[in-house]
Amino acid sequence: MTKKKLVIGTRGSKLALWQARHVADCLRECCPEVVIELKNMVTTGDKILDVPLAKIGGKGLFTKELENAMLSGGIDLAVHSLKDMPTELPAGLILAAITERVDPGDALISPRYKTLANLPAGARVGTSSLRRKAQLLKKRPDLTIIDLRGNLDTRLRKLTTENLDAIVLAVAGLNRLGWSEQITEILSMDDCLPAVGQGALAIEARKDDQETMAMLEFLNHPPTRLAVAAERAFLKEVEGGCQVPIGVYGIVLPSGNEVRLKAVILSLDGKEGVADSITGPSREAAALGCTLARRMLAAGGREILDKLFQST
Ligand SMILES: NCc1[nH]cc(CCC(=O)O)c1CC(=O)O
Repeated sequence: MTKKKLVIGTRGSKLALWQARHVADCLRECCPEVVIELKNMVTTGDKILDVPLAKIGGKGLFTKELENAMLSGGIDLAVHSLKDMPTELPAGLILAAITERVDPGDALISPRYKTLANLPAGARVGTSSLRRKAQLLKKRPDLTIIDLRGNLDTRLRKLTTENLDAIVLAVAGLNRLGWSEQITEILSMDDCLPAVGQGALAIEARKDDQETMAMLEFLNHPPTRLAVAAERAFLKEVEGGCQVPIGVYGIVLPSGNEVRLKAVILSLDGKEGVADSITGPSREAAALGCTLARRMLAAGGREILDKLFQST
């Protein structure tokens, strides 16, 4: 049995719309007889634009309204950037598919200076992410980090209007919106590990909606799913409730049988930190994430995060 119609819920930002349209196109190609509809929705995260993300706290800022619509049957599925998804979903919902990850990295956009190494002392760099801030400061303690909120297009605009020397954004988002040529440097993974799930799309559906789930299965990319299972298990284990300055990157090794996970936990100023990695069997991906997190928390990560939570 397949449904005659699927309603996809999406946020209204350019990136969210691109992602939802992309999934809609894939579905139309795969099931031409099914009507695919998009429904625009506004989330709390879209409404509060003047407060740094790290200060709003609260989980699922960009997902809750979509999830409520799914639970009440107003939409059949929601498309999200996986990186915006909390590690625990509301009861009754699941990640029906995780798409193949594209470039997971972070990009520097600096029309004037081009690269991180080339930025002058004290340069003003915009980012709203504690993860990027801490890793940038670790490499370049002299930089002035400016909090930058808003959609991708707003942030790009602020590069000029706020007189910034550089901004850092996800490569995946820039590529999706056709803005790849703005990138002046892709940051090395040695300097900046990505956010959990960066570069992959998550398609959320109701657990009891077998028809929709079956129709979405073709979008699922098993190696990405394994890699992000390790990353999300890591995040779940360290999570203290608010946004934390951690970078994590998991890959399935070419053999297909092993997952490697690298991570950092940093203080906000980048001065203190723990870095580690782990490799193990793919079928234990989630357990590997957990083990690595516990090891890093015990090696000083816990102390760093406790200090951070006290100060915010
Ligand atoms: N937090 C916003 C957000 N959510 C997903 C992406 C980019 C796409 C992706 O990582 O998959 C972005 C923009 C950014 O961080 O620069």
